[in-house]
Amino acid sequence: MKPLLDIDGLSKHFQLHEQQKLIPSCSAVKVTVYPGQLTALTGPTGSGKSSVLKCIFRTYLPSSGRILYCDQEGKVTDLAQASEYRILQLRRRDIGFVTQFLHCLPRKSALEITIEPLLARGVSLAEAQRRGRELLAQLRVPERLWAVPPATFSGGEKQRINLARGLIARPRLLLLDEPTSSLDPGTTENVAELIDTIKQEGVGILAIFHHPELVRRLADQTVRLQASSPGMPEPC
Ligand SMILES: Nc1ncnc2c1ncn2[C@@H]1O[C@H](COP(=O)(O)OP(=O)(O)OP(=O)(O)O)[C@@H](O)[C@H]1O
Repeated sequence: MKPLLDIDGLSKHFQLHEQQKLIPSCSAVKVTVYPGQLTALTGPTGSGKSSVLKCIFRTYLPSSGRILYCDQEGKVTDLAQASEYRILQLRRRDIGFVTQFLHCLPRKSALEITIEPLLARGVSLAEAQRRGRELLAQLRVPERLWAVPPATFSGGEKQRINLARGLIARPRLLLLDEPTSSLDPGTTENVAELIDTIKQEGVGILAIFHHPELVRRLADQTVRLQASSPGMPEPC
């Protein structure tokens, strides 16, 4: 099977010009993600796990290495080198990123925030709302909150809106950065079931999990990063 994502030699460092310091983040990372499979990124705090996801989504510009993404037509793009236009196109159509935190816009309800990615892909408002309600119910977001802007929601409620927004449009490649860190065990179980479902639908996932048991349960492959040293694939 051809990988959806093939990362080799990825490194990122930050140059703090004022203090004339170089902060290493991740170094010589090698990762593959296949359709319908989940690769888990593990490693100690500060080893650069989040930075790897941000380099793929191009929130960070990699310092070196290649990040090859294969789209539906078989066209390969190096995300480390691609134009801003191509990155925006892939973010809209192909690549989803669920971070720990929801950046919510004022006056937009939880349901409106959830369905935005579907509307951007041309799905009708009625159909998007139907799918949005179904997903929010699946993620145990109480119905009384659906019409309310999430600014005042609890951490766990915000995290579920963030997940709903990230999962609703079924990207081909999904990046998950500790998506269950604020959730109770029951809701974490719901999220695990949802992740299993989207794997079966063929979505390729690269994930950082707060709970090691989620790695054991969901990962097809684990890549452990060492602080500023190469990341190597490990058997599960
Ligand atoms: N924008 C930034 N500017 C400067 N340094 C940064 C930036 N982002 C990350 N770093 C540094 O890069 C290193 C790796 O950070 P990163 O958040 O990727 O690690 P992590 O493995 O995800 O950590 P954790 O498990 O604690 O979330 C850290 O030393 C961090 O301080």
